[in-house]
Amino acid sequence: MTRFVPGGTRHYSDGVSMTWFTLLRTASRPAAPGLLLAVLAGVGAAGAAVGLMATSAWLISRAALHPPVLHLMVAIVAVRAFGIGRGVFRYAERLAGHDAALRVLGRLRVRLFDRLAALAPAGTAGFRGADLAQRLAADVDAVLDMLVRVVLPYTVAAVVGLGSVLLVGALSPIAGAALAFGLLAVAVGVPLLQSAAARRADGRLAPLRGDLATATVDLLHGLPDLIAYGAAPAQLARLAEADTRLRRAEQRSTAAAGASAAVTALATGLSLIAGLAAGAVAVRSGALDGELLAVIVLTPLAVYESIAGLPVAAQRFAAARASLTRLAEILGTPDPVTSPAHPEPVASSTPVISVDGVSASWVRGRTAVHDVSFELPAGARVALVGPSGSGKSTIAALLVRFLDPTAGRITLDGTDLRRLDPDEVRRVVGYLPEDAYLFDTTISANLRIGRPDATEADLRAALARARLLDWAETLPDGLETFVGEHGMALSGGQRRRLALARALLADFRVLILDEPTEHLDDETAVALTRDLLAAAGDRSVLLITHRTDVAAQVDTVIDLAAPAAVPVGALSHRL
Ligand SMILES: Nc1ncnc2c1ncn2[C@@H]1O[C@H](COP(=O)(O)OP(=O)(O)OP(=O)(O)O)[C@@H](O)[C@H]1O
Repeated sequence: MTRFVPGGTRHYSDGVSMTWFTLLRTASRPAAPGLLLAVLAGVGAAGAAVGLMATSAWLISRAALHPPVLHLMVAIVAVRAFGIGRGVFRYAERLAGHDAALRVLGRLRVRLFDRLAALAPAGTAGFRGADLAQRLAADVDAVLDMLVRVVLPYTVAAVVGLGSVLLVGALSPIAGAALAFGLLAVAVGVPLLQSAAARRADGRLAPLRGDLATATVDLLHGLPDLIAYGAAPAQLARLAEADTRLRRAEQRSTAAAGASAAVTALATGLSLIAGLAAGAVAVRSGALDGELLAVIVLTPLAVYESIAGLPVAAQRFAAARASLTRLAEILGTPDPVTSPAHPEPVASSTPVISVDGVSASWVRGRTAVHDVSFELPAGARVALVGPSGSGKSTIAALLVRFLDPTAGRITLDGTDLRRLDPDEVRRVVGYLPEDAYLFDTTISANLRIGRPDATEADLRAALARARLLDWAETLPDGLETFVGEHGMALSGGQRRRLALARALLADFRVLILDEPTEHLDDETAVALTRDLLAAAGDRSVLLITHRTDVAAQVDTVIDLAAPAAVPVGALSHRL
């Protein structure tokens, strides 16, 4: 599916299975000029460091022979230029590299959130909440690691390494070969050895962090129940086990990094000794000018310094690749509902909704509703009743296109929902779920999610219709009172009514209310339903409820358990 990404001009093909590499490539493409600039600056910085070492080595050797100072002027100026250039280039590399990578990171975050918005709730059923948060918060930073700490140093090292081997090789082919061997050992051999030792550990760090986050959130959220049932020690043990697994993986990864640092130092030393021996033999045989011996011996030092971070980069690569794979899983999750390429327009008047022989499942192979048919005429009040688990909320999800039917069809004024844009459907059909989310902010801010441009009078009117205004006015801060995390500062009934007021404010033409009177006493429940149905005016209302006193107030009752339900105006019901 092609989706526009706010803040960028790229179009991505999300919803299609992808690898970490495809993800990195598509995400980095817009920042390619900045990354290229960073590579050039990096080559400049490392090249200046090598040039500084080579020229100063020659300058020291040459100066020891006391030549006229004029003969040294070019080298002296070159040493200064390389010295200053190294710092300037290094600064430019850091600036350009981080700027480009942070832009990629910002775009990727937006892309991931965009994807999650398209997937939720049916498409995210396969992910665990805390693990998903870990992917969005920590794994996404892997793109920065991958670009700044892996791709950039490796590219710079390849260019500078090749240049240095050619320079030293031109002076002494054997010394050049020794340098090439040492560089290959450090840049390729050591990372290979390291990945053989810690590949599993590095790749498992991100998933293990996800496990730990999930266990921690489970413990925090379920603490009162765990304590009440005496199950807290078992959950703590699960947390400790997740922590131990993560610590072991980190230890293995760190041990491999230490070993590879030692092997790097060894390979560097051996290659330097080989270069020194080759140079000394060449000077002795007269094939090499004596003052160039220092160049052969000291230049590789600067080269090795510039590639010293590669084993660590290789280690980061394994961890970053695992994190990017986890992000690719989110982006590659197929859409739970398909958006047509050319959606048909949705009328803004109250539509007739027909549910015709609909079956659906959240998880493949597990039917949630089977062969359900009914009609919701324009302006009708219909109650959907049935035992717990019979599929009432699933039907609501189908009506707002969180999910598509596996059989049958749902139409809006005769048009199949699948030919309409899901967002457009949700502009007309509103769903107030049983567990509507309240944000940790004020009453008014929670209400304005329903209609951002609502006036104070609109907010009060909506609260009054939900029978909450009298209570809100007794609060010292009125509508600016904070409701707490998940609305914890409110009672269960107040939470329901605030969510209801928000849905009323949004002014949907069709309102699906999932147990709106839950947590209310009988009298208030009946009164609220009466007010609600009156306030709905010419809009349609589908009331999901298990209360007979509430269901008695509507025109038609659709009972998902009893085919003999009262079908006033209903097409049919087969289950
Ligand atoms: N998000 C989901 N992911 C996976 N399965 C789901 C999801 N929501 C519902 N189901 C499954 O679909 C079936 C129908 O559930 P649904 O919530 O529609 O029933 P319900 O009649 O609304 O129940 P209740 O009255 O208890 O709210 C159940 O078997 C349930 O496990």
